[in-house]
Amino acid sequence: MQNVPGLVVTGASGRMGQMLIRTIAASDKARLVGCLERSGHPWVGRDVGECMGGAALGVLVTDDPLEAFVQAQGVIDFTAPAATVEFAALAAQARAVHVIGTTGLDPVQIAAIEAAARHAVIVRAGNMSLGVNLLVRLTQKVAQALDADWDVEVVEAHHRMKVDAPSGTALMLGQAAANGRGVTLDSAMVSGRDGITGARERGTIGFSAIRGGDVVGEHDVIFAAEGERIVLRHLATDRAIFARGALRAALWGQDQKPGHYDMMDVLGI
Ligand SMILES: NC(=O)C1=CN([C@@H]2O[C@H](COP(=O)(O)OP(=O)(O)OC[C@H]3O[C@@H](n4cnc5c(N)ncnc54)[C@H](O)[C@@H]3O)[C@@H](O)[C@H]2O)C=CC1
Ligand SMILES: O=C(O)C1=N[C@H](C(=O)O)C[C@H](O)C1
Repeated sequence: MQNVPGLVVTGASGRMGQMLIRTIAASDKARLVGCLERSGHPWVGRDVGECMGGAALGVLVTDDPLEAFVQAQGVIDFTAPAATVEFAALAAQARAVHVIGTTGLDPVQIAAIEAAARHAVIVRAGNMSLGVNLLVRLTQKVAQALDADWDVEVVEAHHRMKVDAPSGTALMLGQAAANGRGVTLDSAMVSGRDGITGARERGTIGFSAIRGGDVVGEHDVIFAAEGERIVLRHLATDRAIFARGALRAALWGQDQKPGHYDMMDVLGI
């Protein structure tokens, strides 16, 4: 196991952090060498396996990112935008592949990540599952084949704890529809309708978000015309799909040149 890449998981106690730790611990293609949490978090200084209610994994949770990253070949990061920007600079300094699943990044934060990617491999995607990335390709093809008589709406549902909207996946799907149409998403996007909105403007791409319960993640891309509708749908029922994709990205990244990549690059689709 010593010759497989060593990986650090940031946000170790989070929904995705714990799923990633289990996925890496069960894999023979990588080993867990570090776990990171916020300063002051009750898990800091304790064995991560025991924190998760299982057997010790021999990895203590730290709140010092650079100390963790320098002993790793990869960092898998599903945390929060400000933390991810900080980790991108530090992972680049440590020459570790940085896999970013964090969503809700603004354009300034994305520019900071792009700057870090001049010195290191970064793989970033709003959704790491194979199914969603295939759906992105399908959405682009369908949008390319249809004209603006077909209204495009992206509808997403997530658990009650999700803090950003539209979801990263919804934005990937909206971007794919805009690419297929040959327009920019910025010019076409309409989100959060409320009140007397007026009739729908031709050519726009609408976004709606539902939040409730424990929904892992559901996305519909609706193409609606006179007398017919096409609905492309992805339903996530297990966060393991995102963790498997992220692990795959961290392994793929080991052989790449510095740059800012996405899951399409990893999957070759
Ligand atoms: N790209 C993808 O495939 C997926 C992306 N996500 C995204 O991943 C992110 C996390 O999602 P969840 O795990 O559900 O959230 P969560 O809230 O359960 O976990 C986030 C974790 O990050 C930790 N954290 C925040 N700031 C930190 C810092 N400075 N240092 C260390 N740890 C820090 C928090 O303490 C928490 O444990 C969200 O942006 C979500 O949208 C979630 C699932 C799939
Ligand atoms: O926060 C989540 O849970 C998820 N976030 C990602 C997103 O914003 O699309 C991916 C997945 O849908 C779960």
